[in-house]
Formats: sequence, C-alpha cells, structure tokens
Amino acid sequence: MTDAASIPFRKMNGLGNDFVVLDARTRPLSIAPEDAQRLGDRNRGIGCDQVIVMESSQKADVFMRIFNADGSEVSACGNATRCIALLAAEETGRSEVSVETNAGLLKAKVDGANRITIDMGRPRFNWEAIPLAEPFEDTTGIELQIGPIDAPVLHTPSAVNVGNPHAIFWVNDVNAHDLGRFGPLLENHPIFPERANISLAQVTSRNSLKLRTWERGAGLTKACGTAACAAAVAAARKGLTDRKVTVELPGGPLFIEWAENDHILMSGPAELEFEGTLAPDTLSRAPV
Ligand SMILES: N[C@@H](CCC[C@H](N)C(=O)O)C(=O)O
Repeated sequence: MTDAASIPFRKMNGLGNDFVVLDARTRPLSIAPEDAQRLGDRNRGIGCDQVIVMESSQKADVFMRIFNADGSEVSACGNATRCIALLAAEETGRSEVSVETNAGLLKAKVDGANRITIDMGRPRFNWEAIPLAEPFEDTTGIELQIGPIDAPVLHTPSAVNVGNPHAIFWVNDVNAHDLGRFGPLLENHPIFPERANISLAQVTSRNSLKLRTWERGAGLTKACGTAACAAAVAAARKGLTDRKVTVELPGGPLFIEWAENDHILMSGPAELEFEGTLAPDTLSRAPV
C-alpha cells in the first residue's frame, strides 16, 4: 500500500542510458544536488545516470529539468528527451509533442516506443558558445592532448555544443583506449570552463560511426544522445561522413541526420522499466 505522502517515480532508459523520472506537475518537488546524487547512486539509491524532473510548461507539453548523477543541473539530454516525449505522447494522445528544456524548446515525433525523433536544434561551433576557456578560430580540432608530447594517445578533439558541451576524439578503435581513466581528466580540463562530455569516435563508413562517451557528471554510460548528435555533426563538418549517419553506441544504435535547415534530428527508442514510489523523506527539501 502506498502512503499519500510518498513520491511516485518512473525508471526509464534510452539505449541503457538510464533515468529516475519524477513528476513535479501535480505536486511541486524541489530537488537538491544531494538528492540527485543519492537517487543516482547505484549502491545507495535506485541508481541512474540522470534524474529527470517533469514540470509544467507555458510553451510546450512539458518542461524537463535534468540533473546528472553527481548532482549538477544541466541543460540537455538526448536520451531522456525521447523518454519524456514518449510520456507526453501517451498523455496527450498526439504523436507530435514538444519538450521544453533549459537549452530550448524541442519538437518530437513519436512513432511508437522504438522510433522517437527529436529535433535537437542547431549545433554551435563558436568557442565562446561551447564554451572553451580561450579563443579557437577552428573548433573542428582544438589543441588538446593526452599522453607524451611527441606521441599523444588522444589529441585534437572536435568541440561542439548541442545544448551541452562535447569534445570528440577521433580514433581508429573506440575500444583501444581507457576512457574510464582519461575521461575524468579531460572532462575537468581547464580548457572546458563548464567541464565537457568526452567521446571517442571511430568512423566506420560514410554513413556510420562507433562512439563511446564519458559523460560530464555521470561517467561512462551505455549511450549518450547528445554525444551522438555532436559526433555526427563534427564528423560531417570534417568531411569524414555524410550528414545522415547511424551512430553505434554500447547500448545500441541512434540515427542522426544533420538536416539542410541546420537542425539535428535524432531517432531512437525509449523504454519504461518500472514504476515505484520514494519515501517522503527521500528528498532533503520537503515536497512543496
Ligand atoms: N545522457 C545524456 C546527456 C546528459 C547530460 C550530460 N552528462 C551533460 O552533463 O551535459 C544524453 O543522452 O544526451
């Protein structure tokens, strides 16, 4: 039996990138960084990469607030956007829905749980928008390396902002590098004043990439939707691929198109794993 004060949640994922989803529309909730840390902790809490809070929106079907498992609040999450779009489509009975985030208003088309397409908006390549700590005229490859000066292990990443900051290192084999070791060093490198999501990308054809990501504030994840968008536009911008690619992530494929209108379209699945309730004292600030 559930107590009226308990807080319902959903556990969802997009290609294994997983989320605790709270609904603050009927009952306002205030999430402190330590709440997100506790919920995200796979040993102490439910365990997830991000905590997502659904809020009411004046402009869209729903507003989505995003917290990384380290408690930091961020502006974009591609995989969670598909999850929230799926819920909004089920609630409204419409296949075309909109999701507002702190990065902007995103339109979504839901053709069932396995084919959700999000218009992720326009990428930004300007160093100040990424942001980088110092001017770079060309962000297709910025001066940054890991390893010995004369034989770097990883070097010259592309940098791009797709609602959040990304650096993409081009490699011959995404599995040949210890991303779990280099990821935290690069995420916190002083060149990234807001930290960054760090990816290894391997071009496998004109229409396909392999990608592994160390996420800012979450670590190694099975999939990162915004990283797939960032890698796809960065690869096309370097002339390595066409503008329509399949991005193979450890959790499965995402289909990315950098459309002629400069918007990025991301298509993939979303899954509801289970629903549950949190005890009222789980959140450090009492539910409002
Ligand atoms: N998993 C997400 C990205 C979540 C936010 C990211 N870690 C950041 O700090 O910017 C995705 O699917 O895009």
